[in-house]
Amino acid sequence: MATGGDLKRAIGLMSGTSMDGIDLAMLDTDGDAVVDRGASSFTAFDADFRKRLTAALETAKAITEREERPGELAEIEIELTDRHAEAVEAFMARESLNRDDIDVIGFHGQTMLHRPRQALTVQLGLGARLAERLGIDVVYDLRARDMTMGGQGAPLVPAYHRALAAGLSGEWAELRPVVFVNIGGISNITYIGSDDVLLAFDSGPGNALIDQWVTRHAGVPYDSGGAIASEGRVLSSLANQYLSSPFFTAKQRISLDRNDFLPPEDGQAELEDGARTLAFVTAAAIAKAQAHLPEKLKLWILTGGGRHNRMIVEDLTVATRHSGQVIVAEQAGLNGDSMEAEAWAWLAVRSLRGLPLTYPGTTGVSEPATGGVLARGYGCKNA
Ligand SMILES: Nc1ncnc2c1ncn2[C@@H]1O[C@H](COP(=O)(O)OP(=O)(O)OP(=O)(O)O)[C@@H](O)[C@H]1O
Ligand SMILES: CC(=O)N[C@H]1[C@@H]2OC[C@@H](O2)[C@@H](O)[C@@H]1O[C@H](C)C(=O)O
Repeated sequence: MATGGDLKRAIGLMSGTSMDGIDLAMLDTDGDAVVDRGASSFTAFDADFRKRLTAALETAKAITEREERPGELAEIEIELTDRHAEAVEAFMARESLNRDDIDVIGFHGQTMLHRPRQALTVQLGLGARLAERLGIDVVYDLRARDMTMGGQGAPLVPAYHRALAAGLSGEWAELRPVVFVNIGGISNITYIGSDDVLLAFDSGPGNALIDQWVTRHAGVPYDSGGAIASEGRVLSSLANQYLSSPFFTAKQRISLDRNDFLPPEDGQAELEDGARTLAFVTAAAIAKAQAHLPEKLKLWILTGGGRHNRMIVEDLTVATRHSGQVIVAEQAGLNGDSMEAEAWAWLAVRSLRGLPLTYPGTTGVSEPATGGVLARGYGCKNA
């Protein structure tokens, strides 16, 4: 290990609800205030694997116990794990690292099913297989314990957002309250108040609907830059259909499953209008989150792939024009593509230290809760 004291060098692996591929990030951290961000990488899933993962989401609907792997799920879980191993191996070769340089890997896996009301969350990913192949300790299954203690099992990144906020410098350092908005497949927000209070919840659809819409109608995996949306107009009745969902009016926000919101039916919109309307819905849903926050915001930091869709960013900037400035993560010196993977590295170190991953204000868990399962890397220096 190149780090000293309580610092650990960790790699985080995130394959999120967009199912676009594997984000990887390296951190030197104590799992607390010290966060020294390192290199990162992205390994895209090919179109065929994305298709198989999408089909697997349907099969996964039959799961009632989290260990069940009906149909093709067992085979996909092995392949997914091996793809993560290959992503790590390629990264380590690129960065001239060997296994003794890495203390721990935080492994998210692929969410197949998330039903917080039933305390059921299923991430595909074999932590022990990954640890054995790489010869590095792996912390995985970080959501489940939170659920056994009354939490939603998501979102988990907020505690990391707070650690990043504490390290902001220059003009952003003093701006509170600040919100981090992660626009991934689903969007989630983290609020850090002027008194450092931490609140978080899923805010609604992110890119998953847009991705499904443009895949089906234009044969492309996502709306690059929001170019398709920029040619369309917002269909207000379609937008209202989404925005009148009980999800937004419920007293308690629940964490979302990828299938809680579905793309428009064929015939409800032309390609461009559909993409434009869905971008608007994503931004409007994020803006709605303000109603659940105790103080007026000073700063919005956008992270996740949706910050590249300029229609989402424009709509959000308009919708929040009276409540603070909207910036992308890079303007604050952060990396909006690797932030979730960084979080998984940080959370893995916290897990090793038995520190809380989630809080009553982030997942609704009954008390601050640690989590994660440790798989030892065969032959690793810690074994
Ligand atoms: N250049 C781009 N223009 C527009 N959208 C983009 C661009 N690049 C990525 N995206 C969108 O971002 C998505 C990936 O975002 P990200 O990696 O943050 O999601 P994720 O980690 O899978 O999701 P989650 O946070 O829900 O787990 C892609 O599926 C795509 O919709
Ligand atoms: C169950 C699950 O995988 N939830 C994801 C999903 O994608 C975004 C949002 O919904 C968030 O709640 C969570 O991921 C992020 C990384 C989190 O836990 O913070």
